[in-house]
Amino acid sequence: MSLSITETVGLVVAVFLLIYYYSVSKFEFWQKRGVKGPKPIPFFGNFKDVFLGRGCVHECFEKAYYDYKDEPVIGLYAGNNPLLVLRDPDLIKDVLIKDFPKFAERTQRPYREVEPLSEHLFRLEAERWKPLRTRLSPVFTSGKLKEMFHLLLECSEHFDRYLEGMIAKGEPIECREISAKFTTDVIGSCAFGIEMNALAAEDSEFRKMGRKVFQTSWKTVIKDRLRDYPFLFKLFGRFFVEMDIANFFTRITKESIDYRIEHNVRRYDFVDSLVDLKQNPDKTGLPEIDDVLLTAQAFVFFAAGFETSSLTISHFLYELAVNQSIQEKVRKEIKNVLQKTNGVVMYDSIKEMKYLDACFQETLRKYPVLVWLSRTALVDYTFSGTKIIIPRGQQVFIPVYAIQMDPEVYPNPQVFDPERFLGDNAKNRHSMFFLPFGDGPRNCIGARFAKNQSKMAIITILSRFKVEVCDKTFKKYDMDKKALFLLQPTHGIYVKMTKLTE
Ligand code: HEM
Repeated sequence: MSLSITETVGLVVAVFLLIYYYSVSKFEFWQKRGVKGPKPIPFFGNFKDVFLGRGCVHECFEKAYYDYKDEPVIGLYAGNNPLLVLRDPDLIKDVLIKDFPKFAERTQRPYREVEPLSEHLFRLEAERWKPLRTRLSPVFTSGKLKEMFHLLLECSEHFDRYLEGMIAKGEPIECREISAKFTTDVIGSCAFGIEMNALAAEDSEFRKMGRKVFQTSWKTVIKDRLRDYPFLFKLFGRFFVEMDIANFFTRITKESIDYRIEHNVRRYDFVDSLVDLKQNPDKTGLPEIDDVLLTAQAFVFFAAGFETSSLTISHFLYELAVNQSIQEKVRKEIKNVLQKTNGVVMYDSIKEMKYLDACFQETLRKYPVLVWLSRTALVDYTFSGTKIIIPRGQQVFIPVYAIQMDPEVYPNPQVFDPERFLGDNAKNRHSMFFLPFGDGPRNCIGARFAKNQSKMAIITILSRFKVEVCDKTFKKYDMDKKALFLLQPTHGIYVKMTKLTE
């Protein structure tokens, strides 16, 4: 039976109207709850530029943040899906810390049948996250960091020699690549007990995989968008997943665990924690532990362990190249502290470098690697001091980049000024105005480790080399709009490095 033209047109119009009404069906959600926000448009909500590939999620949050300065929270719609942006620091604190059990999950759940490595700490639902986090937290206590410090020192010696070779070529240095090689080696040696040789080899397998994990493309954009629609993601997600990454990590993790068990090797590091989980599943409180779950943890520790720190080191080097007087001040502090230990960096030396710490914090203020944080309400929730009630399942977002670049919180936010983190300047600020590692029980598990490895890279470089801008240094930072929540530029971060003359 074929349809007449009139019937066909009628059907098309009916389908269009149906989709249209669906797309606007929840547009009164925030108004009914007394939450203000920008007017959404059919099909796109408030994220038209994101859907059309012209903007990124964090820009939408930022616009709402500045347009609704007097509101504690702002209601937005992604398509027809209502989501809430938190602005008031006290409410942010309630969500991240005080009422954490009611917000113990992020927004995207893992689907192992589509993405085998997605059941990791970052994505796991509260039930499996809690026992796993408890078992993996001891990997980076300060005692453990002290024990593994000699490994960090060893990597920094390799890094120093590698830099010397690079500098001898007389070409501009691409900070992202050199620091990613360093952090790949550090995480390999400290957490996995294996030499990844990213610095030694021209293109080690780990470095190749690392680069692939964070490469953005239209494929990754579509995958990220699909995740918001679990039904579609389960159907089509598999076409956008890089299976060679999953296969690589599955092989590496299995080999590492099997080797330790077979040879009875213990290094008290991350892989040992995985071995413990595998050998004592009944003690974990988890319903089931298998190799896929263990591999996912290895994957997130590797991925989060190298890229976030290498971006931070690169941003830090760029700011030091632009701000020569700050670079001199950091170098002077490094020299003064290391004088006491004959030039050798000790675990406690890093703690003594207060100005270096202020510069590190200012780097993460200006360049928070995760530009927003997310949580999902696990129960119906009333925000303290308001009449705003959100239902169970509501997604809430914390616009970290917008907060940390707000001139009312940080005057002249584009200026790199480490003094913001010294003395009373820092003490008098609300703690929720600085969230580069998140906060509360679900904050960054590797924060201490990240601080150590990033600072060690800077100490290694500044002790022997001068960093300056060059012709290839970017003039304007161009944020990669395809990245979902990571602050990464579309370009390299080039500087000139020369050997210091005593
Ligand atoms: C400068 C470097 C780093 C930055 C800026 C950073 C930032 C963050 C942020 C903002 C979060 C989310 C926190 C929240 O939602 O409250 C996070 C979570 C996480 N980070 Fe990091 N991170 C860094 C380095 C590392 C390292 C070195 C590791 C591991 C070796 C790591 C592993 C993780 C994991 C596993 C989570 C999920 C934690 C959970 O849900 O329990 N990160 N990180």
